[in-house]
Amino acid sequence: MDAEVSIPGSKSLTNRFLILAALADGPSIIRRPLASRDTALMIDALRSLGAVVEELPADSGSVPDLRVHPLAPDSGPAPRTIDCGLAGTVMRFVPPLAGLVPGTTVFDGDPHARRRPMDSIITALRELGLHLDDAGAGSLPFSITGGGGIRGGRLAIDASASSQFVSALLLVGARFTDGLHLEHVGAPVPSLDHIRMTVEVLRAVGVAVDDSVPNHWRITPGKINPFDITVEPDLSNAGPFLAAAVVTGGTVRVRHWPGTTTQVGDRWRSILPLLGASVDLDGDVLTVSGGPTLRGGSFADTSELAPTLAALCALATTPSMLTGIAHLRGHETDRLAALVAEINGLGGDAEETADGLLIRPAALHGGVFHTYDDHRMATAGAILGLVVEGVEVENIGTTAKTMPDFPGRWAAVTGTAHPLRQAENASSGADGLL
Ligand SMILES: O=C(O)C1=C[C@@H](OP(=O)(O)O)[C@@H](O)[C@H](O)C1
Ligand SMILES: C=C(OP(=O)(O)O)C(=O)O
Repeated sequence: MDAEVSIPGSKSLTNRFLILAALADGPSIIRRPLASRDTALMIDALRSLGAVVEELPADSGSVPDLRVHPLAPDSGPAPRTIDCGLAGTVMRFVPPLAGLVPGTTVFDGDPHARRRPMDSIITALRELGLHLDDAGAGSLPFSITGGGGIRGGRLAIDASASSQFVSALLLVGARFTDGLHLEHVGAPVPSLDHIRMTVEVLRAVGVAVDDSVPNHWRITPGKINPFDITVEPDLSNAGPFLAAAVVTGGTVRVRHWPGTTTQVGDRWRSILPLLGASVDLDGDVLTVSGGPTLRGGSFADTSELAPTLAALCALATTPSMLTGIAHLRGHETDRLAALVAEINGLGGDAEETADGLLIRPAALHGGVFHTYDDHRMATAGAILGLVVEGVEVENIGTTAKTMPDFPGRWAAVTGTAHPLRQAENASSGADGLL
């Protein structure tokens, strides 16, 4: 394998920019946005709250840039219903916005979305004075009735289940009359890189954020400047392609790798050499080549990189320990249980620990890799299938949550036949299996 891959825009950046554009003081432009299920759900949500999102003309085959006109004071008609799908960024970031808009907004999502942690944001919105009806469940579905303004001020929450509770409140805090002084109280907040990303994008649009005291964030009330910004490629989604080089001993290049970034996916540059791969960033081109052996290692706080990393560790010749990821039990699926079940289902040796995974070397064999509607489980299965004969990934289409046409990109990079075309040719009814 010697391939170059173009990685679509970052989900986390695209959805933050969409929220901020909806709150800004004038129209904003978002260039090279991600166009995937999670960003489409975000756009639909903002449209139903009264923002106007226009696609600008684009060359055929390119993703259109977006012009966003902020929420109008008269907002979209209420009551309105917002589908969160399985998108954490939609179910956590949009409810505080709905609280700023007059009328009632109902939130719901995919069946598993009803099991993702929401209690901290529900409690916080009530403490901010909003009427929120969740039938006592502390999760989706719920309705919020906004009165057109939120006073804000001091607020304490427990964000140990998801960093997105903090990001959600910080993103709108400048629009609260008294701003926001948010404090986290509880076990450590996970995915701190994502909070750093929130703070950085807020500063980029003129919002004053004081994060000098750990677990405290102060947002000065004020305007959010309109902006014109280009979205970085999604470095977490670059992971499976880089992993393809690592497991096959080949080479993969990714263009437009940012020199500085808050994306957790930039950590591939330090993680992959520990596994025995070589990594080189030359200008904005990242090149990863697999080494002669794939070693395991100990990795802390890898957040959304963990499923990809677990697939690599399942192929390693020495044991691996992944720590600081207990909160993955509340992601698209219980990722710790799912990874253990699926790696072991192929003959692997993985076990759950209190806050992560222990993966020992084992010879893997073929079988169906179940994906539980989780895009990162699907890409983990695809990595294993590159070197283990007879692995079938169930519902590869679930990758559309954050990546358009993963099967086509994977086929192009790995030099394998396009899986869906293969299925068509064989008329085997294997639709959706990779
Ligand atoms: O704010 C964000 O964009 C995200 C934060 C993280 O959530 P958690 O803190 O729940 O892990 C991450 O896992 C998710 O993929 C995206
Ligand atoms: C945890 C993830 O997503 P979400 O934004 O839905 O929380 C993820 O993409 O790995």
